[in-house]
Amino acid sequence: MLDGECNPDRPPLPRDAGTHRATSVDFPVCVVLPAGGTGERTGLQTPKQFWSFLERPLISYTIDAFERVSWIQDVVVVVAKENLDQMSGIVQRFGHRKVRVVTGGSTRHRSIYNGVQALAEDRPEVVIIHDAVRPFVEEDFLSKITLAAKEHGAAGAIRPLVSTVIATTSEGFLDHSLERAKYRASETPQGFTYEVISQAYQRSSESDLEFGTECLHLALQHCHINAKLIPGPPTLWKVTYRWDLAAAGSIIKEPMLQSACVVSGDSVHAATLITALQKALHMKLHVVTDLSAEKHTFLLKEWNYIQVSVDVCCRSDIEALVTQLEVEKRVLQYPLVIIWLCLNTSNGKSCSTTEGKKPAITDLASSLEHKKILLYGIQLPTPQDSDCWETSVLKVSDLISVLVKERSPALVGQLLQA
Ligand SMILES: Nc1ccn([C@@H]2O[C@H](COP(=O)(O)OP(=O)(O)OP(=O)(O)O)[C@@H](O)[C@H]2O)c(=O)n1
Ligand SMILES: O=C(CO)[C@H](O)[C@H](O)COP(=O)(O)O
Repeated sequence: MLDGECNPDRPPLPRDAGTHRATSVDFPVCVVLPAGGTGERTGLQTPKQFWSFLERPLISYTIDAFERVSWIQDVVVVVAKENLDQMSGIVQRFGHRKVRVVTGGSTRHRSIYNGVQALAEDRPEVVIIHDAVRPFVEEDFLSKITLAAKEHGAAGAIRPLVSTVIATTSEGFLDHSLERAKYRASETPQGFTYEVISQAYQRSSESDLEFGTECLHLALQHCHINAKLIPGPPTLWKVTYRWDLAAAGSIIKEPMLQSACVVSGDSVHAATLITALQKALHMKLHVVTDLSAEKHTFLLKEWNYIQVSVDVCCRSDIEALVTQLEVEKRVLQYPLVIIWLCLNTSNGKSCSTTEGKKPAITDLASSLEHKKILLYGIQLPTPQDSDCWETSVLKVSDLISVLVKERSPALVGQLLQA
């Protein structure tokens, strides 16, 4: 009998607090992501786990949250049979490298059980079970759940109740209300030693698998394991209704609006403009002369890029930036924004030299759209050539904020005037 394995004739010995308590995750950990549901409560045809934000399905964001954690080995994604091909396509398109896809069941428990069984041949020490529709999970909390599961056999995330729980009579009247302070909402991630969760499911009845919703209860009922409960952050909430999708989309987009990488070149005019924009914009600007230097590669994780050009026709500037983004495999995954700031001196040749009837940016933008790069242009005079420089800077700042936030396809390839 393996350590921690359940023996219904003899409940596991109380865990000796003196045993070695791991302080870091130095043992094998795998994840089971139940994603086999239909999302009926959203009222949408598309199951919510496949609902896209910036052309990327919700489940891909969740998987990404686990793939970023170095001590997690495998992520078993459990999807309905009819979604197997779609899920395999998502794994390939977004380069998910830790993922295995298995077929789900008619209920959440049956899906999770299938995922747990998929790990039987190469058993991890701990299995994390996490709803695929909870994309905002952080490594620190995963570590707490995992370490607690290893120490106690089971662990689960909890949140305070936001409504009082009441019991009703069969006629639909209030029978009694529960003392809210004594209860918590059970969330995920949850963690279990492999032995506990596999035994709990092996001992579950058909009724458990058909009607239950709580893995922690199965561990208690079938393995006499009282899960350690750990308060989690509000972002652990489960996307359930349509308005949850709107909230998730807003949280996903939020980091994209906060910063930009500015490629300035070595122009004095550009430096003057950038200094003014750093005061006007409510965004963090990472300014570099060019992105070729090794130390700047972290900036290629940015969602927004501002290329500043002065006078000369600078298509090559944009093409050089796109090449670097392609090397980093940033393109083809989600829309990145490049804003081409064209500063024109009175005696200079305009950056927006038209090629035929359309500004140069229009053709370039069309060639980038299939790469999921949204190219926008803003043209403005240099400080010396403008008696309304401050007004121009404020206009540029407003345009940048809107273009970054809205990522509107309608303005792609347009050369806006500031
Ligand atoms: N047969 C099922 C049912 C649900 N789930 C997954 O369990 C998680 C939590 O379940 P829930 O929020 O209830 O999802 P759905 O069942 O899809 O939602 P609904 O009840 O609104 O249909 C989701 O990631 C869902 O995909 C699953 O893997 N297999
Ligand atoms: O909170 C949970 C912890 O186990 C589950 O996510 C929840 O019970 C799933 O229920 P439903 O499928 O009805 O949304």
